[in-house]
Amino acid sequence: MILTVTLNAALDVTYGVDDLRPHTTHRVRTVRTRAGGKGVNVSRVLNALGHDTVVTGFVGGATGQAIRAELAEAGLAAELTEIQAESRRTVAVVSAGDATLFSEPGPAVTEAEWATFLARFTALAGQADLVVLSGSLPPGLPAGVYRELLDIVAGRVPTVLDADGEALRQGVAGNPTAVKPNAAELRAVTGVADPAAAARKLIDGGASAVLASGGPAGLLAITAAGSWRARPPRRLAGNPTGAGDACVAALAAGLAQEHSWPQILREAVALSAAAVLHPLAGSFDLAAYQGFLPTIMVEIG
Ligand SMILES: O=P(O)(O)OC[C@H]1O[C@](O)(CO)[C@@H](O)[C@H]1O
Repeated sequence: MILTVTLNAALDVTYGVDDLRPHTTHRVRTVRTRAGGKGVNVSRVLNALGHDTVVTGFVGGATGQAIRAELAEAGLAAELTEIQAESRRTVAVVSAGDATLFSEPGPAVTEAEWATFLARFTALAGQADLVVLSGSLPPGLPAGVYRELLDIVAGRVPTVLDADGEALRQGVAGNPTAVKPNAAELRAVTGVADPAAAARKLIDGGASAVLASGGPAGLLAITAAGSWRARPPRRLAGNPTGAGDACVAALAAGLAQEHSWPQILREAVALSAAAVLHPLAGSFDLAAYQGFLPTIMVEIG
């Protein structure tokens, strides 16, 4: 079972508009609502690929109920901790083949709620074959919480961390098997502009491998066994929200199945590209994924 942690779960609203122009009124053409947050999206993709997966994290209020209901409707197993404050929403506005994301900060989590979650996480992590920690932290939780969760897993099973800023910096010291920052996050957390040099800093800090995503520039894997690079099949128009989560899903699935790094990179690039072609974060175009897979070239780099 692959356990995904979404500490700041959301109800993701996706608006389709003709043309996004700041400071003007927009008539929304399509509205889609589903449970989100990065770990939820990772589980949704894993589930679609046929992997056994469980979502954990916090939900609260009416928005939390809507998140629970949609997860159940989607057939995703969830072990969620109820909190007093209201879960957040995000709004992705999709127009002209790209997306603009508005992400609410999320609900405050109290110390008592964190303690309840920790007990649940410890039990779930004991049954998991791999643990994914993904997304922003809700207000009230210190930046060291991913490190705390990684210390509970203590290297018993592979772990994947997708975070940014201080949560990533501190999380790396918990020795995750892999981290997946994008190029901007990597630069911000290390202060180093070159992605390969910045990734090596995270390895020196405790991560075993770094997958650095650069959007159209492709994906770079820096590991103890070597470094590889793969590019997307072509420039793709669609909804890139959630493409990073599809990449994390491929990384988690590949590690769980002990695939080689070049194979993981190929799957991650194909799955992220196929996710851009699907209108909703957390889903991907299966036919496009199968079509892209044999075309992705992996270079040593
Ligand atoms: O936790 P955050 O970093 O704020 O990201 C959450 C958001 O990102 C997405 O997961 C896309 O990656 C959305 O579904 C949305 O919920």
